[in-house]
Amino acid sequence: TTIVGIIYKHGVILGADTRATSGNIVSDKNCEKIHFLAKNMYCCGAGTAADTEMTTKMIASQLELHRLNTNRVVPVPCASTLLKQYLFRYQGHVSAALVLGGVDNQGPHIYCIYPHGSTDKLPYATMGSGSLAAMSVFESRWKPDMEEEEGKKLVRDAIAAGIFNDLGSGSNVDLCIIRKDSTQYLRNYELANEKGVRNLDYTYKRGTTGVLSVKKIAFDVVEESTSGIE
Ligand SMILES: C#CCCCC(=O)N[C@@H](Cc1ccccc1)C(=O)N[C@@H](CC(C)C)B(O)O
Repeated sequence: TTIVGIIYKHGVILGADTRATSGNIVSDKNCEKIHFLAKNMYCCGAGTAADTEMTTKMIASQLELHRLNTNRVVPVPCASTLLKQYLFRYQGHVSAALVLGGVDNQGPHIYCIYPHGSTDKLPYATMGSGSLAAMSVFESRWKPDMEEEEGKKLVRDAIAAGIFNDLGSGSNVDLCIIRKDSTQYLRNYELANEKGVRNLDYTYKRGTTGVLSVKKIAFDVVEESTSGIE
């Protein structure tokens, strides 16, 4: 997996590839790794698919209950706290490596949350097996206060670095743009590895392989008695 998040001029942009693996097998060529937590925050997940899916769904539920009880926009640090305390409680056995991103009354936030429960609050972050490829893009090109188009291109290029250089990542690019007043989840923003179309006929024409001659091989057919066989 390659998952990323950046802070830009108007909010945050999250990105993810869409490959799920089981050893050397690609078990899902177009899975979703950017999970809804609330209107103002989403969470990318790497690691065990079941753990990232279930953990984010559970915290999304707790955040909705919190929103209903407080009648307030839930702060992004709240989600970070709920996620890290849950993961810490299970001492790393819940293998969810997360990039949490959102916008609240304090502004934009990006958090890295590790399976053991530690967190880093950062202007840009990458996680998963393709995180090094993606981070090479961010370390060389991220700037403060980027415009939306250049932010989307940077996130797309960071995910593409993972897709094309990490075997654990592949297929397509998903994006999610979160601003103060709007959220855009762009599922399959780019189809980066569409299957080729076969245009030719791959069957061999008769006579392709030269046959020198056909020899008749006579068999001495011996009648085998089956009565003796137990
Ligand atoms: C069997 C099995 C694994 C089911 C799918 C599954 O969780 N794959 C994992 C890799 C993994 C993990 C733990 C045990 C085995 C295989 C995977 O593809 N993780 C990606 C993110 C998730 C959300 C799709 B990424 O981090 O590479």
